[in-house]
Amino acid sequence: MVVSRLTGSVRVVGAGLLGTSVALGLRARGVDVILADASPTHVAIAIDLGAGRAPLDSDEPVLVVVCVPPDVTARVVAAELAAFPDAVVTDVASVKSGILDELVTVGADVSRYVGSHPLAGRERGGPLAARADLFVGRPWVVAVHDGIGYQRGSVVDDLILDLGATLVELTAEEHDRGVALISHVPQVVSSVMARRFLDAPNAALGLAGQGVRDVTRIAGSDPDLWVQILGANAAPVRDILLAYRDDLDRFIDALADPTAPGARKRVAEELAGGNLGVERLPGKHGTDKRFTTVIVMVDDRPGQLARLLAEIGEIGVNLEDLRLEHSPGRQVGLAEVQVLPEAADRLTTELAERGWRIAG
Ligand SMILES: NC(=O)c1ccc[n+]([C@@H]2O[C@H](COP(=O)([O-])OP(=O)(O)OC[C@H]3O[C@@H](n4cnc5c(N)ncnc54)[C@H](O)[C@@H]3O)[C@@H](O)[C@H]2O)c1
Ligand SMILES: O=C(O)C(=O)C[C@]1(C(=O)O)C=C[C@@H](O)C=C1
Repeated sequence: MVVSRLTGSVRVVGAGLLGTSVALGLRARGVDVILADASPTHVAIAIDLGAGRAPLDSDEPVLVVVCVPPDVTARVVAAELAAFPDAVVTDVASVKSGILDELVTVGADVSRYVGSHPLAGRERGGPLAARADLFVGRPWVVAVHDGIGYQRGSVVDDLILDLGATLVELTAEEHDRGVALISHVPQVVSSVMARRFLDAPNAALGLAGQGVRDVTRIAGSDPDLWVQILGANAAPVRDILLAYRDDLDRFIDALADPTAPGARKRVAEELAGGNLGVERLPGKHGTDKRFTTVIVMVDDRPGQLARLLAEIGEIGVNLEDLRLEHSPGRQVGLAEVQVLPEAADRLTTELAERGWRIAG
């Protein structure tokens, strides 16, 4: 059994995507996990998945992790602080300032509360979407505040490190401004873009490749959750959207007469600005990019992908990640296989020798 930093039981309230993922990750380290949820079905599914056990009257958790929708988070945190007077309580809600303010207003014991937020998730909710490795390598913000000391709060650091995430300390305000830019506005832009597809001809949609899928994956997110997130972080999100409107206006102006003197330069400058921006994202074209991508063409026939994965195993190369690009009606899919840079050349050569077509 893998050793954990955490000692003692951890109670997870909210056995949806986030809660069940936290619970599965902790169970993999041998931690005793107690599961609670307003939905008995979600608790039952999470228990069936091996994410933990039902609560007992004798439970004395060292840590409570509240993983419920943002609009009920403060209320649930306050109830957990009251029910477990020796436990530290954290939550994982996507917006932080309002929750701390609400807890202070209702007089909750914030000397045992520190909010947090893993920057990891999926567009689907519920326990069945959970993954034990959801947080591995992802940033996890601890929203530090003056009401709790470092030693008391260190059990939350242990949780984050046990789940393989990277701890980042920010104030609640710094966090909320940051996620407006890197999470909340991208959600709005993705939704607005995908909305354009509603009245598009099928023939146009059939041309969809990976670019549009990258930009619109999160358009499939849960509107109930995002109404709450955007409402709770409205001011910073709005500021960025106003700047974004100016960006779009410059593009629109430049394209009004694309052959006019200077118009091409203006369009090129806008695009070059995007090149520079994306290079600033850690792990994207930057110096800490960890894996090399080998793109393999896979015939759209039963068993081909399984054969590819089996042969990569036979070659003895570890598959770090896999992404599939496949459009309905096409005869070939592209498997983007991520491997350690030092293994990429050998994998490419040996796959080609075995008859696979390498697309990049
Ligand atoms: N979805 C993401 O990608 C993501 C990523 C990071 C953080 N978060 C945050 O995590 C939290 C949970 O999101 P999720 O995606 O896991 O949602 P989810 O819908 O998958 O799970 C929420 C769970 O909370 C339960 N619940 C609702 N009200 C409750 C209450 N009053 N008491 C007890 N249980 C209650 C629901 O039954 C459900 O099982 C949210 O605050 C969200 O902002 C989400
Ligand atoms: O990758 C996704 O599907 C997500 O929705 C993850 C994402 C994000 O924007 O990074 C979304 C909201 C959460 O608060 C944290 C993570």
